[in-house]
Amino acid sequence: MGVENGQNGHAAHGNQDDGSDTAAVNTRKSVIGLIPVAKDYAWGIRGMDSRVARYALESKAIDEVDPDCPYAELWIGTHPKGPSKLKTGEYLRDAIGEDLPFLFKVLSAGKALSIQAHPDKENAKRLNIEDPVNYGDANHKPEMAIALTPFEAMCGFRRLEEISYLIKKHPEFAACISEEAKLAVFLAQEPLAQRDALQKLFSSFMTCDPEVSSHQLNLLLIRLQAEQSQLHPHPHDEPAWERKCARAVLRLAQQFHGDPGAMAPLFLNYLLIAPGESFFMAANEPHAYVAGEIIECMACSDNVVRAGLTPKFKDVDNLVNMLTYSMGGPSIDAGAYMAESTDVIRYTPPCPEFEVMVLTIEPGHKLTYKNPKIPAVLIILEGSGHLDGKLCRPGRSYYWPPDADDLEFFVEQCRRGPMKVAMAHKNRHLDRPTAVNRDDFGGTSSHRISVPASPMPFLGMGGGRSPSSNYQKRFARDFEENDNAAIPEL
Ligand SMILES: O=P(O)(O)OC[C@H]1O[C@@H](O)[C@@H](O)[C@@H](O)[C@@H]1O
Repeated sequence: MGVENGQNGHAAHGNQDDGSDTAAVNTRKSVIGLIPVAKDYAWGIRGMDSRVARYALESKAIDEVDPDCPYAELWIGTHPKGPSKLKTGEYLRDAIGEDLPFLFKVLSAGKALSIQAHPDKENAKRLNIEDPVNYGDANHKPEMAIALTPFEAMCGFRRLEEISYLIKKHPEFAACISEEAKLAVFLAQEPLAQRDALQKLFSSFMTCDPEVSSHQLNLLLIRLQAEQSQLHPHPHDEPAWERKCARAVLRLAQQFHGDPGAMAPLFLNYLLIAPGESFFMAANEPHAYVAGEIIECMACSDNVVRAGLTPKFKDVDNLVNMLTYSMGGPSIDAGAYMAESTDVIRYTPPCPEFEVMVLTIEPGHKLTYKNPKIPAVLIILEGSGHLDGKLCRPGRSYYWPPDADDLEFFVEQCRRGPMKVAMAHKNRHLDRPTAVNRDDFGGTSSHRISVPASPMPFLGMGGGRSPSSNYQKRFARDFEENDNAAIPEL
């Protein structure tokens, strides 16, 4: 049994506000305040608009927020490029005695991240030997994202039928792909032939003569802009997903002038993930996050193989060679309630290194969470309350030693909203994942298209469901009509 909850509970201990161990004032062994590491990358959100900046300030990872700095990632873990420290001054790694198998992050994306994939273990070892400067880790990096705001992301290849349709629809895109690759795409029927065709297409697009691709990108942008501004209005019956796709190309091109990677929405699924929903990116699957804020957990590695939409190091050859070329987006997973309590949702990926729990403590409620007896880290996502008597605020993070006591959360009745806490530790439910590994054809597609398509079985398990379900419909209108629609948070 992991949790006990109840109403009108009382904080068991004194109200310290320093995030430090409570040993001095009571005999309970509790969490220890933790100082994460903040990273600024070009795609981050600037200044206090960035959750990463706000959390970093609260957790003392930074002393002040620079309004011009793009705060992108907050790292909680033992990775050597961003090792967390405890408030006692000790490194987290030294306190645990070994590395955590996972890295826990918060991401604030104001513009698109690179078109990328993370290597599997075999590729990671090879890349680390061949190019240790750009690939510092010999470990794989499967990752799971949980949206804190509506989150836009390109994940996985579109189905070949869709790509073939988009090649015919956009001659400028077609001009960046070799005749041989196009023929393969148009003719492929069987799964293996489809994968082969997809590899040909991706490789051909990525290695297209830059003069040709930037000229074609310009032509495409001129045409799409004219259609947007109604000079050449699109047909009335043009499906919403096609308009969304065109808008995404225009937006990416604005962010990365002259980069043909802006055409990525024509071959990658473009998804909108609702707050509280998650998706799992297995190794060797292409993706590019576009905008929004997430928590992310991954195996402890920082290896990214990139091909475009980035000022960072690109490695097209390795990316082309390592992808699985399976098709369809990842399944979207709403997590699963822990059997004991609806106050705790677990997000469990199909990899042993990590899982994430999101706890919600309503005003006037308390929640006791049993120590999982393995090293765990926590971050307060929103709301204020008490953790073993310590006052908690959004952004504070903690290490929970395996030999500490159970944790007692309490939120006073007078608070206006619940306190939400995210916790990561090694995967204890590997046999019952809520997220699925997309290891074959049959993932979901970002939409249904009106061209003949093969059946698209949905591989969801646990709380998984198709991205075309409820929330997609709920948010689609805002998303369509106003890219800057007010963003509800988790
Ligand atoms: O290489 P860039 O574009 O900065 O993106 C790097 C980031 O990509 C995301 O998909 C995640 O994997 C993050 O953990 C990673 O740090």
